[in-house]
Formats: sequence, C-alpha cells, structure tokens
Amino acid sequence: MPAPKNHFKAALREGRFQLGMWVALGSAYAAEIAAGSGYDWLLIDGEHGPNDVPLIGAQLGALRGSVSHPIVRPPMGEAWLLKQLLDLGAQTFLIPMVETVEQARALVRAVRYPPAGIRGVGAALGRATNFNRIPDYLETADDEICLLLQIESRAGLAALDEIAAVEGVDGIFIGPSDLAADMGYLGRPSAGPVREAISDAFARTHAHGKARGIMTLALDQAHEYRAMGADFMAIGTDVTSLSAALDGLRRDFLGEAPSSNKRGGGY
Ligand SMILES: O=C(O)C(=O)C[C@H](O)[C@@H](O)CO
Repeated sequence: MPAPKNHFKAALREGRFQLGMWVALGSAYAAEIAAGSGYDWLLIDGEHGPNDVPLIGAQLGALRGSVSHPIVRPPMGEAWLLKQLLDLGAQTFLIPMVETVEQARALVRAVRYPPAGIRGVGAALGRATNFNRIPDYLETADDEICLLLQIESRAGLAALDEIAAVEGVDGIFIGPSDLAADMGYLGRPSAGPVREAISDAFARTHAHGKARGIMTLALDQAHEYRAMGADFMAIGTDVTSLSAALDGLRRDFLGEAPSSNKRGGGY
C-alpha cells in the first residue's frame, strides 16, 4: 500500500486549474466548514494565521476525505519544521519568502528522504503513514510531495529562472502583497508595475514547465490573474469573508453606511 496519492499535484501536472481558499482562522471546525464549499485546495496558513503544528494537524484531520486538498504554509521554510509537518501528513507545501536557488535546493532536500534528501525517518509515529499502517510509505512518499515556492520580492524575481529550474520544485507562487511592498507599492498589489512583474514572472515560470500560483481578495483581479495564466489561485480567506459577512449583516439590518462598521477599540 503506497503513500496517499497527491491529487492536487497530479492536477497541476495535467494542466487542470485549481481554485483555492486561504484558511487562517486557526480552527479545525472552520476548516471543515470551508471544505464543504468545494474548493480544490485550502491553504492552512502558518505564516500569518495562528496555526502551530498541533493545530495544523487538527485541520489536516478535519479535511481528510474532503474534495479540498490541504496545502500547508509554514512561517518559514525550515527543514526541522517541514519534517514535523511531513510526518503529520502534509503533502503539499507553500514556502514563503524564497529568494535564492540555494534556498530552493535546500527545500527540495528537506522534503525528500535520503539519498535525494535529508528528511528524517520517523513517519511511523504520524498521520503520514496512518500511524504505521502504510508499509511501503518510505519508498513512495517522495513522489507524492508537492513543493510550491513563494517569490514575493525583487530579489526573488531576479532569481526566479534559477529557482524554477530546480528539479523538485513543482510550482512558483507569486505573493502580490509582499511583492508590492518590496517594490514600493505597499498595500497596492494592483499597481501597474506590480501587475507587469507578475505577468512576467508567470511567463518565465511557465517556460520552465512549472505551475503558476497566486492569491487575491478581489474577483476582478482574480479574473486578470487567470487570464495571465494562473494554474492555482486562491480567491479569498476565511477571516476576511467572516468579518465582511458579520459587518454587512449588522449594517444592512440597521441601515447604516459601510464606514459605520469600523468600530475602534475593543480588541
Ligand atoms: O504576499 C502575499 O500576498 C501573500 O503571500 C498572501 C498573503 O500572505 C495572504 O496572507 C493574504 O493576504
């Protein structure tokens, strides 16, 4: 019996667009609610969401068997943390702030067993093997790991071709908010120069045969990114969707103007 098949990785390889959603509420319950919406993937955010290893594990469990493939984003791409997340059963990773080919090569090695990599052997203790119930996990695990690297700075853009060419990197995700900030357009990911940089990054990524990823909270921007060639894209987050819905209900019932929801203090 082999390691679980990574259907998200297979879809990217077959050129099938994958629609996703950010999950940052830090709740297995909320993740399970999101899974019911039918997104192809859900990003469990450990970089900007309050998601530690145990909580990520609970969310992986909540998503087991759903149509939504879990992608885990650690705070940073550290081998010791990836080892824990791999044994926890995560098979697809989105690694933030990648800027060099050396980082990319080290990340590939971190998610692979020897001799191709440095992943420690201990999955018998974790969800990854269904708690030591997958006898040939060690031989089959590497092929089902999907490694997505975030390029979200000018330095990352400069190294993109080297990074995308690394065997074992499955996709490049452009972080529009951080890229905009680094380019001098803080809070303005839709600024012209940022959109041009994203379009160029997508073209170069595709030229290397790698998947193009991105996320946005604006549907008009989502359609533009899709037209640019996005292969996997998130179109919102659980956090912003919840706050907007709760604010809107109160405002609409009371007939208040949108600005009235910006209530200061109290948190
Ligand atoms: O730079 C970006 O944009 C991202 O990496 C996505 C954000 O981190 C995500 O939290 C949405 O704001």
